[in-house]
Amino acid sequence: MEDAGLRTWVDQMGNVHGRVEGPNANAEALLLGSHMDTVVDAGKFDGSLGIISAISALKVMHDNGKLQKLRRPVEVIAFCDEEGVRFQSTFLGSGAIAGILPATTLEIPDKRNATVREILKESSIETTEESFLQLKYDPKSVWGYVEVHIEQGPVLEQVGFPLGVVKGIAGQTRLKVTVRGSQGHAGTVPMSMRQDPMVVAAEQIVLMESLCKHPEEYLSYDGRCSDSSVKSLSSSLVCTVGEISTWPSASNVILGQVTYTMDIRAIDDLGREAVIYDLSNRIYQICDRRSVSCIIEHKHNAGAVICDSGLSSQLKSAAYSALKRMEGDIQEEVPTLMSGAGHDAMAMSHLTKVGMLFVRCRGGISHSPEEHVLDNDVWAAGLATLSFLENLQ
Ligand SMILES: NC(=O)N[C@H](N)C(=O)O
Ligand SMILES: [Mn+2]
Ligand SMILES: [Mn+2]
Repeated sequence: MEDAGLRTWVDQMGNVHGRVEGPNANAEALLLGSHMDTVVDAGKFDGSLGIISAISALKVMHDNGKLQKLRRPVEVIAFCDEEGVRFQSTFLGSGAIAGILPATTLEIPDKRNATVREILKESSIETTEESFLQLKYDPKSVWGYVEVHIEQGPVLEQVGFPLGVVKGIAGQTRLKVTVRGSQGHAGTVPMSMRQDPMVVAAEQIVLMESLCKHPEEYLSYDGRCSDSSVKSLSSSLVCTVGEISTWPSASNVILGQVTYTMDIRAIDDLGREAVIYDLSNRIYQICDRRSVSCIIEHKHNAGAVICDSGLSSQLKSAAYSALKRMEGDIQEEVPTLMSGAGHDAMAMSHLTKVGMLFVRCRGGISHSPEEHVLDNDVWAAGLATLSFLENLQ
């Protein structure tokens, strides 16, 4: 960032900022960025590509003298925690900037009961509730937020296009389900007398899969969801159990407790809420029938986001000019697509208008070491960011 001529600082949540005021320091700023954190066993493009694209475009402008001609201040933010894997939270960095997180966020514990505040302190960042709340940007000081990110899906590769403009981002809910049964000896308790939470969790997870594959067969609509919601739900609804933990985890002991996560997403918020309502009821019914106890905690909820049409059309033109600079004239229309993955833009949409540019990734694979982006597509992402900045209103 400093190499690109930006003023840099690290804030009280560990977000890394680089900013250039330009000649109109009082104008509303354009924010660019993405997240520095990754999931476990991740690829190297998820998040980081957006940060590098922004910095490299500004470095080009620094080197060719255009940086000081920008119409408005431009700030790159590398967000500290978007995935939310460690604290089952998500958007900790962008949420603090957008002002959508309570100060109690600092007390959220990780699996080892170390809180956000303690982890920040380990990185010599002393954060208080007051300094945390002061991270919120004034909406009047921000013009918009743009994020470049790998698609993490197969569409751009299928249509043979390196870049795409994001129409909107699916809403998401993260649940934590805890099932408590009767712990016992694996060798002595007859099957008919068991209250085994592992078997209950297994039945609930299989039910979740079939409900999410065929919601129309399960959801008893009370008129809250129109037919179109059901159709859009079926095409976009995805549910994942990504984590499961057991106690006491010994091979000759009938478990006392099983805890698992549920990640539920859909383009239609009403439909997603209807799924969660219906699925929760069915989970409780299974527990009642099997005489075990069940707790469902809502750990995270983010509504679907529609990207700003003005930013999207500027990103579309920027993608065109990038590809023209690389390949000469192009005939096809720059694709627009929905995002099933969540992004910092969801949090930033509470602060300002947002736009996103997707970059093709091999096989649509992400959240895996197999994640890969062609060099030319990385180049296209940087050129598109540069073109967006050169034509900044
Ligand atoms: N908050 C999130 O949604 N994080 C990731 N980007 C995800 O899609 O899971
Ligand atoms: Mn991710
Ligand atoms: Mn990401």
